[in-house]
Amino acid sequence: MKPLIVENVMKQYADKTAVNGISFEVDKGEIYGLLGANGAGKTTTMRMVLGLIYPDSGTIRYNGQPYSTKQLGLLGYLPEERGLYPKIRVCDQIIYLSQLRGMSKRDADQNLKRWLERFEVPEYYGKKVEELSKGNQQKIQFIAAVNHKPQFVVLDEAFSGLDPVNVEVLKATVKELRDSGSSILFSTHRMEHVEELCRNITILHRSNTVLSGNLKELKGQFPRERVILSTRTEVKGLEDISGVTLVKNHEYGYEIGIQSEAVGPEILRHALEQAEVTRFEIKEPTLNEIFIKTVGERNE
Ligand SMILES: Nc1ncnc2c1ncn2[C@@H]1O[C@H](COP(=O)(O)OP(=O)(O)OP(=O)(O)O)[C@@H](O)[C@H]1O
Repeated sequence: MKPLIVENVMKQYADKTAVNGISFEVDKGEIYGLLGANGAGKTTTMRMVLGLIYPDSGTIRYNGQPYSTKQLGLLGYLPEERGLYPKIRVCDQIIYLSQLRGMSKRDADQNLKRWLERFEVPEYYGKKVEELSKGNQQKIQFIAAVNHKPQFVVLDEAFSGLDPVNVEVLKATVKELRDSGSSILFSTHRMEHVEELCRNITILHRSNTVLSGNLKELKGQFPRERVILSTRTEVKGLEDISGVTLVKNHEYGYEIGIQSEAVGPEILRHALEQAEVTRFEIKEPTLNEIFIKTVGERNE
């Protein structure tokens, strides 16, 4: 049995259904992607998983048990709207928050020092949050979510507002959490992060699940409609090949839209007649393309 099981949960606000019967399961040592356009129901789902609000119907089980305050120490949350106290010192608030989740003061202090070392900012220990830059406040917010060693971690837009170097630093720590056995529910609008981190995903649209499952398998269900072609010299007339929908020139060569996979070999033949081919690939769709296709079609 998977440690986190969400089964057919529903949540209504007045006459608005925010989440309409969604289900998914997160394994130990897994980062699960929860995706959807604005207002799709992600935050509501995450708040239910955290026990901050209760589902109107459906169940959520943590190691087979329903939510109770006993689960509090098992849960960690990085909210989208960050919420640290600006005037309070980093050490005071992180230790306090960890204690609220059942950790001893000594352990909380030790863990905090370890995390600050991990992020190479031990000097932040005694600083007020308002003295730190926005990106560095976010590292502290991340520590607040994980310092008490939760088994279930909910990360809402964990990397927003970070520079590329810090995105990599935080991404590496999320992978470490996963490898240490945590079950992580991960929400973002950045599809490339999902591609890198998540094995399974659910895409929500207007409160409902529209796509769910193993990311690799889902990709296999969508047609491959893009060719990457690199050649030593220019290739003319690609756009005239029947079934070619688009030709874009890039630094590395050509990106070619195709109606179906069967057009691929014709493009290769055409290119070989004119030039030496150094790369030819019929690409599987990106998650970004799948997302736009799935959600876009529903909008229509
Ligand atoms: N407290 C509330 N009262 C009334 N309606 C709410 C409340 N919270 C959320 N909703 C509505 O429920 C729906 C789902 O909202 P939710 O915040 O879960 O979406 P989301 O997927 O997290 O969106 P975003 O990507 O913009 O953060 C929206 O239509 C929203 O307006």
